[in-house]
Amino acid sequence: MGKMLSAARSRMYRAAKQVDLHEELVQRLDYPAETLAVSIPLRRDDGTLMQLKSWRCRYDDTLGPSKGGIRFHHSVTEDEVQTLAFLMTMKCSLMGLPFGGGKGGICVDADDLSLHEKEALSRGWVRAFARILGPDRDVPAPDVATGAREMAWMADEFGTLTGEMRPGSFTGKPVPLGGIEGRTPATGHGALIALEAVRHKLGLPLGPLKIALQGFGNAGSWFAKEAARAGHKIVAVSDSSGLIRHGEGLSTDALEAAKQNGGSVADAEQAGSDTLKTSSLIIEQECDVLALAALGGVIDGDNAASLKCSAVLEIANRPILPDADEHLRRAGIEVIPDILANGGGVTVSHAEWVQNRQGLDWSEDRVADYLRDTIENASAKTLRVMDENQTDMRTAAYCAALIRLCEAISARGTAQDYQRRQQ
Ligand SMILES: NC(=O)C1=CN([C@@H]2O[C@H](COP(=O)(O)OP(=O)(O)OC[C@H]3O[C@@H](n4cnc5c(N)ncnc54)[C@H](O)[C@@H]3O)[C@@H](O)[C@H]2O)C=CC1
Ligand SMILES: O=C(O)CCC(=O)C(=O)O
Repeated sequence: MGKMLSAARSRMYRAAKQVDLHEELVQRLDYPAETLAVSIPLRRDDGTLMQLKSWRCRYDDTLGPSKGGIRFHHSVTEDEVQTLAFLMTMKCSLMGLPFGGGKGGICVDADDLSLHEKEALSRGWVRAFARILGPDRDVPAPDVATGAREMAWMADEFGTLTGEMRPGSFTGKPVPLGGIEGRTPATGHGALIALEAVRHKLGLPLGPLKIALQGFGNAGSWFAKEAARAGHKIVAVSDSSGLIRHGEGLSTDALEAAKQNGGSVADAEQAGSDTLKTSSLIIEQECDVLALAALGGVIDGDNAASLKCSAVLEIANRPILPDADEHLRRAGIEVIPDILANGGGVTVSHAEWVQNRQGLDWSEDRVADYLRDTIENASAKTLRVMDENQTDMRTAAYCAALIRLCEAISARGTAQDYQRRQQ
């Protein structure tokens, strides 16, 4: 087993002990149910051929078809895909959705691909993995460097291959192709709902919060817009190329304009702001809330001591590694964990999947209500377990997710239980 998955599982076992779950039930979640690895050929625009490593992991499907995004990034490994699929299993359970956990990825530098190459790769990925996909089996969605455009190509390719147009095979599609209003902003919006729902537990000041944000892609930019609209101040933002700060709050319009011009957030034009070249310094900015919305593994045991915030909001998946947990606990920095903070994306994906199966469109208001209710319920459940067990928020979120999963695992029964019952 890879190191990342092993580290992620340590948090699951910590939680299982806390609520005294039977070890045999939790053991069912030790390894992924299925991981397919495929080498995908890509003919580039200049005529050269590339072979790209890619994976899809269906970690667990006890609660329903496996669900989770696909990322295109040069750092993707099998261990990471399995770890992210494990997190999806916990997240879907905590959110109360009828889904198991899955994840996919291609090890590729997405910035280096032309539009035509991206389309060829998206379609190639579907041809390689079609045998394990489908609305009742495994349902992909967007993740890092993929979005509605990639989902459109993928859903189209899957329909052509299977001879059936089943829009519920992928979520995060464009609205004219069966997508749902509100999926693109859902992760960022859900993160703000989670923050508001638990903020009284974090020792934060009343009123507007000072927020430093890492990552200004899909999840980060929508979070920033929603947070600014709610009156909070985005005092620093970084992306992979730079960092920009303003004590009174950055203009999200200026940040967006800089990104749309193909630049970095650090190119945003706002009087009174200053910039830093080293984007990793974002974690050292003084703020109430440090929101992490880029990649995994940003905070570890070595740099945890440099944080100058009261709380961390994990919009990205696994931005804090387990070896940082104890440092943050001792420093009194509470973490709103990824499986709660970024659950808005998969929640609205669920609404899209239901809409596709019903053949009836959901209104924007209905989607917004469903998102708010789901995140608030998951937050309330987490806070309840936190109080009952006097534990931290991440462990409480894992406990709540595991209780639901283990009830289902137990209800389904295992071969051994069956044999015992026969005797
Ligand atoms: N898109 C979605 O619906 C969901 C995304 N997430 C998670 O949120 C995170 C971000 O995903 P997306 O916004 O979709 O990806 P994206 O590709 O739209 O944006 C990623 C952002 O991270 C920035 N970035 C990359 N390396 C960086 C670095 N070293 N320092 C600062 N910024 C850096 C990029 O410049 C970009 O702004 C990922 O961890 C993803 O798994 C979680 C749930 C759902
Ligand atoms: O929308 C989805 O199905 C999954 C989103 C995702 O990959 C995530 O929550 O990490």
